[in-house]
Amino acid sequence: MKICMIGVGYVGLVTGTCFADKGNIVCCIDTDQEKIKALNSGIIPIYEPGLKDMILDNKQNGRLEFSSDLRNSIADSLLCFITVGTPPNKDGSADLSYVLNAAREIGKCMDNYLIVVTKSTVPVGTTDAVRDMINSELKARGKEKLTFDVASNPEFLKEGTAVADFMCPDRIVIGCDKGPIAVCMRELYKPFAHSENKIITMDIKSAEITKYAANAMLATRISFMNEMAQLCDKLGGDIENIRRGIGTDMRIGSQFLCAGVGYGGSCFPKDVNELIHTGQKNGFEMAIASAVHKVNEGQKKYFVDMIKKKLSDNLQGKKIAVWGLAFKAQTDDMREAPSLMIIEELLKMGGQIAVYDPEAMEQAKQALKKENHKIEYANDMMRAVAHADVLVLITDWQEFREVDLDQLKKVMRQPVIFDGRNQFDPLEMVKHGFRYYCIGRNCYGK
Ligand SMILES: NC(=O)c1ccc[n+]([C@@H]2O[C@H](COP(=O)([O-])OP(=O)(O)OC[C@H]3O[C@@H](n4cnc5c(N)ncnc54)[C@H](O)[C@@H]3O)[C@@H](O)[C@H]2O)c1
Ligand SMILES: O=c1ccn([C@@H]2O[C@H](COP(=O)(O)OP(=O)(O)O[C@H]3O[C@H](CO)[C@@H](O)[C@H](O)[C@H]3O)[C@@H](O)[C@H]2O)c(=O)[nH]1
Repeated sequence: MKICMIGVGYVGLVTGTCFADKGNIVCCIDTDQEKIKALNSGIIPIYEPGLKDMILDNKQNGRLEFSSDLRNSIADSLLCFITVGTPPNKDGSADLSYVLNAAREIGKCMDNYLIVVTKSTVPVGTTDAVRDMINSELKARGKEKLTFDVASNPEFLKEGTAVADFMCPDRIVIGCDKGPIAVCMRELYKPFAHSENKIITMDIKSAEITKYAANAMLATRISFMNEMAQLCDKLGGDIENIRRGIGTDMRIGSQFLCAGVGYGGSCFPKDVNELIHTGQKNGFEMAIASAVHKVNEGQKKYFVDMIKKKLSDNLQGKKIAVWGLAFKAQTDDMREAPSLMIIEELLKMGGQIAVYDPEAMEQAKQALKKENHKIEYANDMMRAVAHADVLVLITDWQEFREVDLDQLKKVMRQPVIFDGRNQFDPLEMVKHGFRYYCIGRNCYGK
């Protein structure tokens, strides 16, 4: 099939490339000319394992191209996916201006039948608004007879494993209101589905809500475990034991039960907040989503307070090493990364901060722009921690887990670690002579 993707971010780039890899002809459009120029010269704007080779390969085979020319791209496309951002407004609602602008652009330049698919995460009713926007643009051009259809196809990929998630998804959700559209979408997704019942078709509104329900459910599990972790620290349990103890119950399942510094990223925080906002707008309290958000904000503060308490609130003259800046491992994405708030608080306490992340250094420099004169960006993890009085681990990169503990102790001025991701065994750390603090397993003594 011939496909146009509007918006070449994490989702558009991965989706477009994977569609191309299965034999479709894909044109990816973005308003960011620099991005398109970079992609056309083989420079990939994001770090996502496995993506670069796939892009280069499909580009070379003529199945994938990057352009800013929407008119040309949709002229002979059957499907047009909207994959632009839906960032949060100040009141927590999703900013739909990019989605609606994309719809406006489609209406302005389409001249043939098209199936327009919203893949961006959008509040219920947005796909209908996309339809209305295209209709009104067609009307303005006197082309109201031109036919098109809309569908909703929310995306569930995770950053860091985006290609694998897309190539082998748990399920594919398709919201549409016409049989032939469902048939066409099923055909497109057949090579990814591996079994027929992985494709779930439903009405458009349900598909839109399914996306928010999935993210809110996953965020709920994390906040629940973070709350349990705080209880463990108070009463003397070990959250890792609790995790194993409940995760083996098939009804609960073992994933997304890791306590830590709270969830971040471009999705969970914004989507939980959008749900809360949708409730408010409709006179309905989303009590669970509100609690999930509140616990998550509290969790970042809990970690900072732990550091403050253990170090008597004073970091003057101390060197603090920070390992991990991205919101999770295997990505360079700094959007809503817990490290941002934690670093700001550490700076307020007067510490000299040296940071290191395997992939997110450049993005972090942008995100921490105002504080950069106070931050040392180290070239590797051992340089960050050299002569440090404290190490704060925020992102769970594998290379941090694999550090030689004896060497780590040798290079630090004082062997004090605050582990926001429970990456080490507390008993092992004590054996190696560290003062080791973590989340929900501070029962082992220091
Ligand atoms: N990032 C993820 O892991 C993920 C996963 C699932 C769903 N989502 C959802 O997918 C959507 C996109 O997320 P993302 O992280 O890929 O966004 P992103 O910010 O990385 O990329 C969006 C891109 O769209 C471009 N754009 C904006 N308006 C445009 C227009 N009118 N025409 C052409 N290009 C335009 C921007 O320049 C940008 O390159 C969001 O709704 C998000 O919630 C994201
Ligand atoms: O047990 C866990 C699992 C995750 N996290 C944190 O939760 C956040 C989100 O992680 P993850 O879900 O792995 O990354 P995302 O790339 O944000 O993916 C989520 O958001 C996407 C955008 O909507 C969805 O498509 C995915 O299905 C959904 O998992 C990160 O800060 C993680 O560190 C935890 O604290 N504990």
